[in-house]
Amino acid sequence: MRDIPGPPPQPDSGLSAITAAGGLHAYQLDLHERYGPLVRFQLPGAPSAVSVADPVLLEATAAVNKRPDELFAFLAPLCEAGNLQTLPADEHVPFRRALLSVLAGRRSHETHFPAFTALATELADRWEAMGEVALQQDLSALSLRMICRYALGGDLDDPARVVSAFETVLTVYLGRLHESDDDLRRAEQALAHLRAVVDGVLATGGSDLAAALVKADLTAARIRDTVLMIMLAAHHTTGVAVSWTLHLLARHPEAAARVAAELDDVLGDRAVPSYADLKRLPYLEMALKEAMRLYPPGPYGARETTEDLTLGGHRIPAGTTIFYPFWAVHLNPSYWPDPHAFLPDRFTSAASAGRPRYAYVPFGLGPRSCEGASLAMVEAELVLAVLLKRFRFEPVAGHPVVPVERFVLWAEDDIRMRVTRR
Ligand code: HEM
Repeated sequence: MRDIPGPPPQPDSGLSAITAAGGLHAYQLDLHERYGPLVRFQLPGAPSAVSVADPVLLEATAAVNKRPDELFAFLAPLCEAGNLQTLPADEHVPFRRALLSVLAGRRSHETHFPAFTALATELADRWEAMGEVALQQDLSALSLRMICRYALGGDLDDPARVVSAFETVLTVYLGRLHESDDDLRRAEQALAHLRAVVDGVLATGGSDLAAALVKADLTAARIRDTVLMIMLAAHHTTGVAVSWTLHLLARHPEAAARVAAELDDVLGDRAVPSYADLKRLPYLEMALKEAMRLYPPGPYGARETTEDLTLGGHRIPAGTTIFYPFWAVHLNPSYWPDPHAFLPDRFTSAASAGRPRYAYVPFGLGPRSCEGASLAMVEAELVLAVLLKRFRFEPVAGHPVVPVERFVLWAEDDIRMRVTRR
């Protein structure tokens, strides 16, 4: 490890260097610019870490099937049957297979499409009456409603209570915002409510996802944990992906005009797309992909080597944390000329030919990559199509949009837009 380039170790585990750089992303960009594509560095919570920003080197790590326990310990309170993010490989493989059998299935996407469309239309109706909107807040809530519908089935007694209980659990447990024992008790009650709802769904076989998990023979507690983890993994990510796309389109009128023209061409007078229409909206899809390149909702990943690995001619011992700076990978100028420019045409087949597979990793890579990737694309494209068919978006003047790394890549004080019918 000592032969790998990197900054000299600091007594505070590298914390002050990250703060001084202005956050982990800025620190990663600087490290890779100074020391190259493979960097040894100090990551709080990891005794020994390297960061990999080159797609060819990433490929050499793609088979590693373990996440470091300590870095993901913050998710443990959501799980009764072991932290799902850090399951050992032998338990994870069948678990992933069960998830993919539903989440990646075209039939399942098509079945839920009408319900997703109704929820997106409901939001568009509300926005039309408002005029000025906060994208992240409303689009994350929409994604949460969609994933509740998907993971829990359609007939919840009180969906609003589920959404609010989930938000309480997130802020208090994951945001660590409990200022008092009362807060903590409230979060525990909310979590108990969510677990009871999932049990109710399981008892009536109320969702495809729950049925697939039962079929895979997982324990009741593991199934409950999984449904909750899916709800967590699915909603802020998809909500911010749509928000950043709208943000970028509003600042690039020619690209927005091309999306609008494509929607008019494919949908004609219809306000919403059918499932089959999504395939006929390639420019919309490229705009979404380009937005996730510039603002990847999940900007980082991590693995832990379980045996020695050779990377770029260096020996990486077992037990090393491999840090994935997905965001910095997306800005690597060797593969993305003029990396900060918003250019959806980077994703035409001609422009993509010859680019290494892992130059673009918004959903991660390998056996721990996102199982919800294809569902997320369907949801995000649908929501964008509904909103961009109906509205023109203009940034609210005097409202800066500042990206912050807070579990997902978020805009600090949301993204405010004026929406008008086009
Ligand atoms: C635009 C939306 C989304 C983005 C950008 C995103 C991104 C990611 C990323 C970067 C990871 C970590 C991958 C790695 O470590 O290599 C991940 C993991 C995961 N995501 Fe997503 N995700 C999105 C939506 C979803 C949705 C809709 C679902 C489920 C319905 C989902 C379920 C999961 C799960 C279960 C994991 C853990 C994977 C595992 O450990 O096996 N995600 N996601």
